[in-house]
Order: sequence, then C-alpha cells, then structure tokens
Amino acid sequence: MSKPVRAAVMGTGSWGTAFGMVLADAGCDVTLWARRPELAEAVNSTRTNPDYLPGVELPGNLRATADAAEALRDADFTVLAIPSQTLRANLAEWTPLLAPDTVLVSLMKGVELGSTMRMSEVIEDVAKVGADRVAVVTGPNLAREIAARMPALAVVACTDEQVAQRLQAACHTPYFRPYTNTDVVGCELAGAVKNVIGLAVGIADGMGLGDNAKGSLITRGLAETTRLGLAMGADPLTFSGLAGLGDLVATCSSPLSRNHTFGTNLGKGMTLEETIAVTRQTAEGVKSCESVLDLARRHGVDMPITETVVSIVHEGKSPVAALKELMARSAKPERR
Ligand SMILES: NC(=O)C1=CN([C@@H]2O[C@H](COP(=O)(O)OP(=O)(O)OC[C@H]3O[C@@H](n4cnc5c(N)ncnc54)[C@H](O)[C@@H]3O)[C@@H](O)[C@H]2O)C=CC1
Ligand SMILES: O=C(CO)COP(=O)(O)O
Repeated sequence: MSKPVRAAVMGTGSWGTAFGMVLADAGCDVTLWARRPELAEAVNSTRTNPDYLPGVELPGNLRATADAAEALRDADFTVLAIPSQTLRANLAEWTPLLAPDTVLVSLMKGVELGSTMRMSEVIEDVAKVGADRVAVVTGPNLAREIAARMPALAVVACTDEQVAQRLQAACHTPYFRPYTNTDVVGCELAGAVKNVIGLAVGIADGMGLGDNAKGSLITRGLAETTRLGLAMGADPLTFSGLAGLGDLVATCSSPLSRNHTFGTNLGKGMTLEETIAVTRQTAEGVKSCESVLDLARRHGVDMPITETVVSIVHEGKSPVAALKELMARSAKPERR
C-alpha cells in the first residue's frame, strides 16, 4: 500500500482549517500549523477549532501543532492559509524548513501592498522555487459551508498541469470537486479582485440600493477585473469560470463573506474604525483594494469600482457621494 499524501496547512483560521478538513477527508495525512499553541492544543484535544469553526468536528487524520518545523516535515503539499500581507515575513521564516520537493499551495486571495505581487509571485520570490512548484486553490469556497460538507466546486491552478492534477486528486471529496486550470495569473487576480467587488456590493446592500444595483456591480466588477487580467496576460475565459464569476456570485450573495459583510456595515453608516472593530476575521479586500488599484494604474487599466472602494475605505468618501460620482461617469459603450 502506498503511504498517504502528507499536507502541512500553515494557518488554522477558518479556511486553513476547513481546507485541512477537505484534504483529510480526501485521505491525506494533515498537520495544521497554528500561531498560538493554545489553539493547536484545543484542536487536538477537542477535535474542533473553537475559535474559527466552532461546532465542526474535525477528522482523526488531522492534527495541529504550533511548531512550524514539525508541521512542514516531509510535506508533499505545503498549504499557505494566512493573511496575504503577512505571507512574505512568515514564509521567509519557514523557507529553511520546507521539505525539498514540496509543492507550495496558496489559499490566499490578496495582492501584496507596495510590490503589487500576486501571492504565487511572493512565494516564488521568497522560497526561491519555480512556477511549477506553486499552485493556487480558488473559487466559490466560503469556509463555513465547506466545513459543513456542503457541495462546492473549486479550481486548482498551476502552470504545470500534472502538479495541478496531483493536487486535484489530493483534495477531491464527495462534497469538494476541484477542476484544474493552468491560468495562474487569471485565477489569482479573479480571487483578489472579487474581494474588492464584494466590498462594493456590500456597501450597496448596506445602503439599500436593491438587486439591480447588485447585478450591475457584479457585472461591471467582472468587466474591470477582466480588463486588468487581459492587460496582465490572463486568459479572459478564466473570469467567467469558477475563479471569476463563481466566486463573485457566492461572495456577493452571502452574509458569510467577510468582505461583503464589511462593506454592508460601511454602507449602513458605520465608520471605518467601527467596522474594523466588529470584523474578527480577515477581509482581504480592505488592504488589497489599494494594491489592485496600484496594479491597474501600472497597467493603464480603468477600474472605477475599485477606485470607488478605495475612496470610501481609505479616503473617507461617503458612500452616497461615491455613488453619485459613479452614476455621473461619462456614457460609454458596454464593450471597449
Ligand atoms: N474564509 C474563507 O471562506 C476563505 C478564505 N480565503 C482566503 O484565505 C486566506 C486566509 O483566510 P482565513 O483563513 O479565512 O482567515 P482567518 O482570519 O479566518 O484566519 C487567519 C489565520 O492567519 C493567522 N494569522 C493572522 N495574522 C498572522 C500573522 N501575522 N502571522 C501568521 N499568522 C497569522 C490567524 O491566527 C489565523 O489562523 C485569506 O487570504 C482569504 O482571502 C479563501 C477562500 C475562502
Ligand atoms: O473567498 C471567499 C469565498 O470564496 C471568502 O470570502 P470572504 O473572505 O469575503 O469571507
């Protein structure tokens, strides 16, 4: 009998834990790394993650540790599930501990501030590995639903299709059905920008603007994401797939989305400080809206919804004034 695939999941938050559960259900031997030893202890002793997924029973072939070296040892897949802006510093510490041929898998949906690098680029840069050793998991994957083993489809992307297929096999369960894709640029961009559009839709929902506004924001949000993707060499079809439209629809419809909820609170009139205070988990779009706008400017791409989100979240513009400006933009053809 061949030995089980070993996976290290670095990050015991909501998605790290839920995806660890998927890997374990698919037959992998999984070790979660938790920043706090008391959380690792709680996972091992209660077989739940009381802080991030209370009430969800975790499988027996998943355990947790606060010792990164122990988690990373002999891992076939090293899954990175921490906030995007913390990846560079954490991975620099972990790089000397990585198993020699491990495939690094990003679950993160963000763009690094300053460098405007996608997460796979940060991984290649810090761990000094080629693109064929880096994969991305993305799509409509709200962690709470997956932890309840509700059905979901996903995309595993890698420039090397065989590596994508290995990861696909390692995380395929009766409730989690991953497809492969070799368009890493498109898949990552789609995931990061959908968080920004999720904020915009949340703001509109909080303001009570209705479902026509929601449909319009999702569609034009996808249009500006695709424009940026095209400028960066992505396959435009990726954006109408699970990583693009699929994730946008799930995020923009669900109260489980942290980005959507963050936007809703702003749209209802909470201040940024109040909204941050009530947000207990990572809402990546709050930081990544700035790096996405930066990317758009570097590529000469117009992204009016992203620009509006930045003006509300970081420049104190009122949602009412921002809406007026968006609606007053010059009339233009739908396709340019
Ligand atoms: N939760 C979800 O439904 C999904 C989340 N994602 C993405 O997965 C990534 C991780 O998100 P979640 O697990 O949901 O976030 P979370 O907020 O639930 O958990 C974040 C984890 O990172 C740890 N962490 C925070 N700051 C850290 C630091 N400076 N150094 C090391 N560890 C740190 C926390 O202790 C926690 O374990 C994000 O990029 C998110 O966009 C993607 C798909 C679904
Ligand atoms: O990416 C997600 C679903 O696919 C999770 O969205 P939030 O980070 O907004 O909760």
